Amino acid sequence: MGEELLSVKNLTTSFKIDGTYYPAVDGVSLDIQPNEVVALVGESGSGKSATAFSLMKLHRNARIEGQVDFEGKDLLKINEKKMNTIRGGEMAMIFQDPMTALNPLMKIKLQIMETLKIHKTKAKSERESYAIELLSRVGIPNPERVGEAFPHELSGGMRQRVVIAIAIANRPRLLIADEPTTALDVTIQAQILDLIRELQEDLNSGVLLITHDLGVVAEMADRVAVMYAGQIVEIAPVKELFKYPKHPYTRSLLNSLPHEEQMGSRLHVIEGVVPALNKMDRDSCRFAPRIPWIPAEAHEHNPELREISPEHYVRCTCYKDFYLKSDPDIGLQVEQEQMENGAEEVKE
Ligand SMILES: Nc1ncnc2c1ncn2[C@@H]1O[C@H](COP(=O)(O)OP(=O)(O)OP(=O)(O)O)[C@@H](O)[C@H]1O
Repeated sequence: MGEELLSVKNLTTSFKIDGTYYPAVDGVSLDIQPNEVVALVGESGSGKSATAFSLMKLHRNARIEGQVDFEGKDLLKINEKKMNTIRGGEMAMIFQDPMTALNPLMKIKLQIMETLKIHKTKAKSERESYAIELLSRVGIPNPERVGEAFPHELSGGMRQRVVIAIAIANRPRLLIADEPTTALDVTIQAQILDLIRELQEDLNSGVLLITHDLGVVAEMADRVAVMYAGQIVEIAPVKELFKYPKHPYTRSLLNSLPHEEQMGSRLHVIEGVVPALNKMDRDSCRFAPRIPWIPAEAHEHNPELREISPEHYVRCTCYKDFYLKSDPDIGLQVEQEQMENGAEEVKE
């Protein structure tokens, strides 16, 4: 691998519940290279946003441990003053809901000029024209007029473009996009994703793209990290992951996508939910309770991420025994084998 832009090691972010800290991000290690888009995927509650917020040091009441090396600095060791210069500068974030990221009482143009001022990116005399240029760059028609507007006067898609303009204003080396298109219509989604990709290539920056949408991942990512119950359970280059998914969770997620050949049949549903932080068995395979048809012996104790082919890492050996319950042929075959094995045991 080349020179890392971001290198996260054993990141553990814990929240207090009834007086005890429980990790929501549990030993996450992840690298991002310049010009690379890494997608972080997983269901709601798997710890994606908690990871992003930890990288940006935006949590108020969390205990954060591990190492977050960004361009040679461990962000977990630097003070808040220094972090303020990095946040919104070399490292920027696009949030899920543009309305919460914007100041409702401030004109758009002034909000962009403010970030240019804080990070000393442009001289005072240049800030206004550069703010308008940025609005035009993110595809906002009539940028002078939009610059004079307040956030509530714009559509959701336009607001997200403004948020992106603010995020790229200081030419960040790393962009963290947390579900950047969830709040938008499908047609606008594609435009916003194209825009992020275009700007990322232009700035040669790394992107951590958080999403639960595997269609977006296929479109955008170079590598994919699949997260479940606070841990990365599989990480691989995007083509490899879609072609040879291994972890039962990854395979279940991929199988819940509509395929042409499944037209008319029911989609696979992953039964159950991600366990609550204080109700989780942390010593075994965390996905085991959701695939009860796989024998307990198939799971490892304290499974670790293991490289199974170049750049492809999987946690827990249970992937070797896993079959999708919705795959009746394999299911029947395995059931048959289990019955035969059971019958032999009885015979002995
Ligand atoms: N501030 C907090 N205090 C306590 N628990 C929290 C806090 N933030 C997140 N959690 C818990 O941490 C776990 C991970 O949440 P997180 O929001 O990171 O998941 P996510 O994968 O980003 O989900 P979503 O897609 O819904 O945003 C969940 O169990 C959540 O309830």
